[in-house]
Formats: sequence, structure tokens, C-alpha cells
Amino acid sequence: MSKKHILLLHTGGTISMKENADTGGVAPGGSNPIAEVMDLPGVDARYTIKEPFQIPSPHMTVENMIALKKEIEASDADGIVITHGTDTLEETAYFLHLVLDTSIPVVLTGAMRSSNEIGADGLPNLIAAVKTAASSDAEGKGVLVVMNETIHSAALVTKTNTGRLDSFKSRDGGPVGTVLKTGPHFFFTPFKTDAFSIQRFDYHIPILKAYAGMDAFLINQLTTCDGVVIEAMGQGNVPPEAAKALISLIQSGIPVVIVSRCGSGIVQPVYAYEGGGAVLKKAGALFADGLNGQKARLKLLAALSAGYRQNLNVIFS
Ligand SMILES: NC(=O)C[C@H](N)C(=O)O
Repeated sequence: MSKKHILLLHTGGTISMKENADTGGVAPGGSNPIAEVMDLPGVDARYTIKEPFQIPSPHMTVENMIALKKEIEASDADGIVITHGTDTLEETAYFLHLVLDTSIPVVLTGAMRSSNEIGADGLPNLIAAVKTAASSDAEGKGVLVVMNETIHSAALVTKTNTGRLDSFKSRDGGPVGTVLKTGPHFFFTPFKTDAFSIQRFDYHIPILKAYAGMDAFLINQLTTCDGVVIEAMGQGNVPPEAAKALISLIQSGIPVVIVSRCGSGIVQPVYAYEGGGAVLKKAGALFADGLNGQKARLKLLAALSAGYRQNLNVIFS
């Protein structure tokens, strides 16, 4: 059998950084240490290696994500691995999950420790990601994230811890698989919706967080936005003054998407008191199931870009 052809796209992040022995600071050096690794032990594949950019992932933009989409669409590889900073890895993974129309494996990975730190996880993560991308078992599963020998769906995974190697978790749905010495082993196939055919992406969609005593001040500044995501309390509730301001945004035609600040669980229009989810829903707020704020924002952006402005209640149902 011929070797699988893997397109490796390096974008930066800690996986490509080194710790300065004198200052302890972690930053990109002159060259990307992970891009120099050509011979991955235990993997039988051939590679095309590209480095479209080398940035810390807090610098990642939707434009960068679109550039990755184009690289993937232009490639004839059997599988794609993207190395990425972990801070926004889930956002790039989820955006690609929403907009790519492909069944080949697309796997993102990164590192919690830079290449010369004790316990550096970049190389083992890269090997596990390539093993996954080279497996036909990974086809048709949407975009995957491989960290710490665990395979996650881009739709479910989030970074849960600032520094631990096991930071990436799929809190509600659970991981979709694990990477063994022999290759990936899947527990189930994650649900994947049709790809959004995006046109433009210059939308202003801020994310707000609800807090006890939240008033209208911040929300009233958002009258020129294309949409707002609010990390509401519990199942999707906000304080009364914040609710009034959100409802007036909705009435002026601005989509308002409700997620929960809990970090786990599904938002539901349960509570019918002032500011409760049932009242917000009745006023036209959109509920984003179990998505976190940063993913709900990308879903709204993709839906607006694909022309679903009048059907957002179908997309967020
Ligand atoms: N572990 C990491 O990659 C974090 C880094 N700040 C980044 O996202 O670029």
C-alpha cells in the first residue's frame, strides 16, 4: 500500500516556540523547531509541509482561518494536520468544521509546553495527530483535535485549563477517540452539519458575559453590531436591566445569541421570570445549545456570511 500523503500546515503557537533559559520567557525563535521534524517515529506517511504563518494563536483572525481553508481545498493530500497555538485552537478547529466540505481527515494539534521545556508535548501530539490524519477511520468525522493522546470533535472540545497537558476536554459529549501505539481508535462518529458556504467575514460580533447586577450600559453601546453573543447565567438567564437592553437590540434587528457562562450544559428557555430564558426566547433570542461563547460567535458569523440572516432560528434551533 502506498504511503498516505499528509499536508502539514504549521501556524505557530507554543508547539513552535522555545523557552529562553535565562528569562524563562516563551516566544517564537528564528526557526520553527516542529517544522524541522521530518521523520516521525511510528508513522508511515509522506509529507507536504507549509508554514502559512507563524503566530501566537491570540493573533489568529478569521482571515487566517480562511487562508487555512483555501490551503486545504487546494491540496490533494489524504489527510491534513494543522499545528496551532492552544489559546484559540478550538476556534480555528470549529470554524473549519463549519465551513469545510470534505471527508478527508483534518486534525489540529498544539502543545501546552514549548519544545525545550521539561514535559514538552509538541512532538508526541504531532505524532498522534499525524497517525489520526493518516487513518481512513478518521474520514467523515468533521474536523478533529488531537491533544494528549485523545481525539476530540471540534464541535465539542474546549481548552479547560491554563497550563496542564490534559487541558483539552469535550465536557458534555466526551472525546470521540483515543490514539494508541497502532493508531487512532474511535468510540463514535460525531454529528456534522452541512458546510456553510461563506462569502464575507467582516462582521462585528462581540461576546458579552452576564454578571450579577449587569445593567444596560455595555449592551447599549452595541447598536451598530452585526450580532451579539451573551454568556448568560445558568440555563440562559440575565439580570432584568440587561434583558431589556438585549430585547431592544433584537427589536432593532440585531441577532442575539444565548450561551451559558457555566462552561458545560445546554441552554434552554426554561425560566419565565423577568430576564429568564423563556422571556428572551419569546423576544427572539437565539439559543446555541451547548456551544461556548467563542464557538457560538463563529457559528453566527458563518450563518450570516452564508446568507441565513432571515433563517437564523433554523440554524440555532
Ligand atoms: N500553548 C499555547 O500554544 C499557548 C500560546 N499562547 C498560543 O496559543 O499561541
